[in-house]
Amino acid sequence: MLPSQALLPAVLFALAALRALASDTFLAAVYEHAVILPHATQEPVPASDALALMNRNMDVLEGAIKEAAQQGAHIIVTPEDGIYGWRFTRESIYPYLEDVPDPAVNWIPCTDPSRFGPAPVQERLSCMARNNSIYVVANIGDKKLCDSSDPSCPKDGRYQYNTDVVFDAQGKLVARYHKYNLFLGENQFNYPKEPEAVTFETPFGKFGIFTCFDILFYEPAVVLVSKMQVDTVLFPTAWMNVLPFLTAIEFHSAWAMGMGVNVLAANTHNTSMEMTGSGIYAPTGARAYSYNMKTEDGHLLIAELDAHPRLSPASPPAVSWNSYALSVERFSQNGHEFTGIIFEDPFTFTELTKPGGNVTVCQKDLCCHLSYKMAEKRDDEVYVLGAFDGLHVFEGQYYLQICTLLKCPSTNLSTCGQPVETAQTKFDMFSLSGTFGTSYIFPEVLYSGVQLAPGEFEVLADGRLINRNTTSKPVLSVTLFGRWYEKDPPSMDQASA
Ligand SMILES: CC(C)(CO)[C@@H](O)C(=O)NCCC(=O)NCCS
Repeated sequence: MLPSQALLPAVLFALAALRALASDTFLAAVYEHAVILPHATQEPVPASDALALMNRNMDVLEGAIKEAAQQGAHIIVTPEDGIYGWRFTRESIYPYLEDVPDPAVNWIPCTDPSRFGPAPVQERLSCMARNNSIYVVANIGDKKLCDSSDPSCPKDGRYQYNTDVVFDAQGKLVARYHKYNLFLGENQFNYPKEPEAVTFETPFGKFGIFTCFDILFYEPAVVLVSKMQVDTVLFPTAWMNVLPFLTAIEFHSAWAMGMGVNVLAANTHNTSMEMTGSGIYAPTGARAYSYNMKTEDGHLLIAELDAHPRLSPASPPAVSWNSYALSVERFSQNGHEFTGIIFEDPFTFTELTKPGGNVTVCQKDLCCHLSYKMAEKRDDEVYVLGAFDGLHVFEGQYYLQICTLLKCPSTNLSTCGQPVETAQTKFDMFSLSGTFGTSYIFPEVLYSGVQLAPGEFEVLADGRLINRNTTSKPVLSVTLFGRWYEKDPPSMDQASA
């Protein structure tokens, strides 16, 4: 008998076990919360005022947690800054902070509230998790006292961290994560000395966690997926939408697809700051999402996800992102290239003058190929193919390689790249690819009205982003958003921060 035949029963058993694993699902919830903000003040308020404000926010979160639990959700994510808001100084946020211990101490704040000094916020979050038997993910402020024996101790004698916490269904603190990539203006917080890759295991998969601006960088976001092999990412955020590539629903769903993991993204809701867009994203597309610039209320989303999306039969194959684009000759270049600015970056554009065809546009080492067919070529709408290969330097520095098909706001080509929210042209076909130097590519398809296109597009193993059928709605943009982490400037020097 051949050894392979002898192994057959074991192989079949392993496959059956994998299939059993892969069919495991769980119910996830995210809550987009319209944060009740404190009055803007430079002076610290009394601790009792700070707690009262946080309790008003937690009253609202508690309603969402109860509702999610009632509907059977196993875990709920709430937004960054969801309990106290933003626009603080270092001093004025102090009364909102609590000492958050290392989860290794095995602490259930609900049953042992004063073990580490006063912690009313952690106590209440823990009790909400415990009383409703649901994992609760929240974003709070952690304070760590220090003194001159620590040479990097801040002058005011404490570190302050933007912190995610997770309580399990018994109310135990199981994860604590300090935001590593602080956004501009978060001067109330310190950078942690090292990036933390925080994970925890559950009966429904391995989880990782990071916050908001972290999603654009290698540490710890990519490490959690590539090295720690998490199944699902928990993502509290206070995301300010920027069209055409960085609206919350668009980029966060693209990250889930590009990285091949689930992402539970809970955004704050504040339309005057362009903050809206939360979702439950699987690698194959959004399972639920919301984007609402019309009203000021919060919104609960619940959807089912695969516990182990990497093993699921529907999970995307390993993609070689540049293999198609490197294998073809340049399509026609019509010689009418022009430069347009997207979010401060100079793109090379070429207009799609015909109802369909094949077009190439290049910038530096990046050539983008597009095959397309519009359902109808309208006189009153202009689409372009664009390429950008360079360091983005506005509101943070990060190296991008981007290929994009997008609608211009008007027929005047000088407007191309500026934000536009509506379109009328559907596409019978598109196929977009690029000669990327990085394998971190996030595929985005955005429809008119800032809507996602779950199930309507896919990425082939050779790196082409294609539609499945005629798009069900008019197209705003189709984008391969590439991040070339190795070309980023040296990471923010923590000592100087
Ligand atoms: C989309 C982006 C990156 C463009 O510069 C920007 O608009 C954005 O939402 N940044 C992340 C926001 C963040 O970390 N918020 C927490 C403190 S308010």
